[in-house]
Amino acid sequence: MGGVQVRATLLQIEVDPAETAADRRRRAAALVRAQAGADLVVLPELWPVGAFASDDFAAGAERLDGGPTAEAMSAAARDAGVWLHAGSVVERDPWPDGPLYNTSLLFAPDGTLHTAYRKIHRFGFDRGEAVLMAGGSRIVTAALPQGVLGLATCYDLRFPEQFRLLVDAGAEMLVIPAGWPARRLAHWRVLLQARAIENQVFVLACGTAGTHADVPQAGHSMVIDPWGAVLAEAGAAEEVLTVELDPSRVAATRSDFPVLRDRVLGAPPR
Ligand SMILES: NC(=O)CCC(=O)C(=O)O
Repeated sequence: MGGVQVRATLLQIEVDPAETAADRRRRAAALVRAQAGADLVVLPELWPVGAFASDDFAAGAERLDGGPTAEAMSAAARDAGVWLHAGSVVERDPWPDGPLYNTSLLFAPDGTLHTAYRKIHRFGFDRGEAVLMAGGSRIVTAALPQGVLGLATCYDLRFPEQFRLLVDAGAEMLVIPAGWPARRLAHWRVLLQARAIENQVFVLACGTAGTHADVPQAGHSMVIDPWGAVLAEAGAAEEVLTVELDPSRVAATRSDFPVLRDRVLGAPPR
């Protein structure tokens, strides 16, 4: 039996070093405003600077309270009247000389910052984000009227234990902004489907298009249902991907095929 439909739109924006962050912010804000009528709009990881543009992280760092991306996305969410997962920004906290974090921002339809999530797993091994940023330590969910979101970012995708904790915290839709490289597109697709299947959740994963810091981006933003079926998938170029999803599919899938009930290792007490 079908329930209320949720309209979700992923904005797979191109990150091009020839465009300034200010211009890209204006363009992203206009794209968000054009989505009035959607329930949830999602942007990718670190789209103001570029997820691999680590030389620009310090100069592009922002505060969550009054920073240029937070201000622009708050206004755009309010004008469109949508829940906006604004992807992530380079956050510096405390301002002006604290550590950097890769922080995702979720705005409510009235423009207030509802939830922030600091990426837990930092990518780069001994370089880039892994050495320039501090990691978050909190599992973050957000209860929306349309369902409970579980927040994770890009490289987190490779750590399934984080997603189990999100499911234990009630997540029904995983929202994963990313700046995933084209050369590992095959991993992206398999890992996203695996996270959806093993946790019986919707996955909404929004990547970037274009090439920055000499790293061609995969694009291929995806929306996957709790059975692992791909509901929508973008190509490699900039694209607006809209899908209608039925949140009641989470409970229905878990009841029809109750694998989560059979967990033995690390399962919460029943
Ligand atoms: N921005 C990232 O976290 C990139 C992750 C990545 O390239 C990978 O896991 O592969």
